Amino acid sequence: MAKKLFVTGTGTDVGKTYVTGLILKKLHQSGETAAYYKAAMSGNDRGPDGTLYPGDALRVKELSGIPQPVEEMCPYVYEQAVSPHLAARWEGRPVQAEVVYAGFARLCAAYSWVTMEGSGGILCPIRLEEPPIWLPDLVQGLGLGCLLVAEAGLGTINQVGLTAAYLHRRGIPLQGIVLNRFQPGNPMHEDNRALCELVSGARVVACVPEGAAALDCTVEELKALYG
Ligand SMILES: Nc1ncnc2c1ncn2[C@@H]1O[C@H](COP(=O)(O)OP(=O)(O)OP(=O)(O)O)[C@@H](O)[C@H]1O
Ligand SMILES: C[C@H](N)[C@H](N)CCCCCC(=O)O
Ligand SMILES: [Mg+2]
Repeated sequence: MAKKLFVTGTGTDVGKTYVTGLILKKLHQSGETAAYYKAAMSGNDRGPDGTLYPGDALRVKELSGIPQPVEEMCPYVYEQAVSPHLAARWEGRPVQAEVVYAGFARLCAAYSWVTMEGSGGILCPIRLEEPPIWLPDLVQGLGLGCLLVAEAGLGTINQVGLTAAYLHRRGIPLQGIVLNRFQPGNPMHEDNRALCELVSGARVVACVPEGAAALDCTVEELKALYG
């Protein structure tokens, strides 16, 4: 039975992909079979022949060294750098929940540790046409708990507190927090660490400096986040 985790963020560009890459690197280096998944990826580049490349999936592979084929990593890849619901509408390829669930189930049958990254923050629209799908619907449908990635700097207390409150309202377990772009010794970043724990009730499991090649926690601490 695979262990599963959803990686959300306080918003887009906070470092979900970067942190997920480092998580999978630690799992992979400890000899575990680890897989990456993202339901809907918008904002991707085309190659000279028109092929659309799934940017986050390629980045996770590069950061972690996992051998998982990129074709398994994301059922819906869009070019436009807008919310997935809008990219899907513009590109004429609406997300179907059953396709997302089937891709995830295949990974759970083949790997021991399956990590799914969100798009944007937790309140992200995936499809607004009938039947509408919001990201937390998929997280709940898959029965996942989540790890929250946040920036270490100014503004994070409010963002972490609001995200934690929303997750609580939706009944989605918050298993831990990772502070990204953390500056060790910066008194505000150190204080934010304590305040994020206070406003969320969850533990900060790792603090990731700019350019970090590894997480400052053990693989056992990471495994404890999965359910
Ligand atoms: N700790 C870090 N050190 C160096 N670069 C980082 C770090 N964290 C994030 N980045 C870079 O910042 C950019 C945004 O990060 P990332 O792609 O991980 O965000 P995201 O939350 O996954 O965004 P999205 O919502 O698009 O999935 C990327 O270019 C990434 O490589
Ligand atoms: C294109 C971008 N990098 C992300 N992949 C999608 C972010 C969706 C954010 C939606 C929102 O909260 O406004
Ligand atoms: Mg990402």
